[in-house]
Amino acid sequence: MAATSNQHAQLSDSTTYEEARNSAAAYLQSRLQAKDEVTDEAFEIPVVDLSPSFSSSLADRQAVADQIRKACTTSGFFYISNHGVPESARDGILHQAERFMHDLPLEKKEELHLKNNKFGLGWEPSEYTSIAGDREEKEVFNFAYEAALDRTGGDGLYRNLDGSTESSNMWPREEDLAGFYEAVKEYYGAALDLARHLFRLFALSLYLPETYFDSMTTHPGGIARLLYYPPPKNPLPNHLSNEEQIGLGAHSDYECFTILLTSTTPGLEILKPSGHWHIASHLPGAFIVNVADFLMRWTNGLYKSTVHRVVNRSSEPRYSVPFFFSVNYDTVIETLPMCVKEGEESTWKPIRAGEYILERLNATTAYGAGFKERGE
Ligand SMILES: O=C(O)CCC(=O)C(=O)O
Ligand SMILES: [Fe+2]
Repeated sequence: MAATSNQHAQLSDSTTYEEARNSAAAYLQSRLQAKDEVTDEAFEIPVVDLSPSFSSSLADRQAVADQIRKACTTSGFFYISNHGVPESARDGILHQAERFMHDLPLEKKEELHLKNNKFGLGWEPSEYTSIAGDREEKEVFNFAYEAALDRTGGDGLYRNLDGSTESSNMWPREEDLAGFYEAVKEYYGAALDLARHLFRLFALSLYLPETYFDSMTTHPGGIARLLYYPPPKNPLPNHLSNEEQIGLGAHSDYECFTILLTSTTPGLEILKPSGHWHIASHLPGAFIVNVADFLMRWTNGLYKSTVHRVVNRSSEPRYSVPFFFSVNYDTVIETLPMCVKEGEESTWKPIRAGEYILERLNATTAYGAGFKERGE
């Protein structure tokens, strides 16, 4: 049955932090090495129509899960259509991203600065964090799960990344940005429902009981970001590299999987097995979903947590809203026994979800010492 943290051996305090630091860096480097002898034949980002996944027939749901399995074992990315998140909620949050970036006065943003938050939540000005050492031209507003955003109401057990209980989100005041929280709530609630639905499909895709992950997502981690990538200051023709204006450096996502909403301006680039970049196109109405580190670790690498980055090569601004769906932060992520061959060991050690994410977030500040400690 579903594994929860209680069923696992205690981890020593440093196990997760060391794993997060060392294995993530090694993984990124191994992926980035050019491999020109490798072909990209199997690389595709399929569109998975989710309609049949809402059917009462298990066979229909399994058929969708099988498509997801194929995508996860090859590119690690897929689009989803007919996902049930209304257009009004999607347009609503993209509109709020635009308002936050352009209508909220700087002094109001400063009040929400993430240097005052232990978990990297709140506003980050351009170039403040860097995932891979680049100067990243992006402005961001980060927020995390809170029970008021969860249409189930949650189970009352949500804890921050470090296990603490005080409320950690920093919201703009209603009088400063009227309607902002309401629109976030409408989108987040729908995205969270979709994430829990998708997780059941992921379970089926691994031939696990459909409800395998349910008990791990009763108060789940779910950080989301509103991202703004300005157009390049010196736009270059498409065929030229424009790497001096990176929006977000090369990385894999930390959690189970990511549901990504974007405006029409492209910018997401996905690393192919050969080491070349695939520019993901915008598909109206669809989300992009990608496998992240926890699912890779659970499956001992069968599911690919594929490296990606963002470069805005257009003359238009780009907005996006990634939703990083995690399990309850106290869950220990330990490779599923069926994904390890007889007599072999998993590539990855067990880690505690919240600690792993916190360490990876901390590594994105200049000194890798945590947002709050960095100060200014
Ligand atoms: O903005 C995007 O399209 C992708 C963002 C992303 O990869 C991330 O925030 O991890
Ligand atoms: Fe990402």
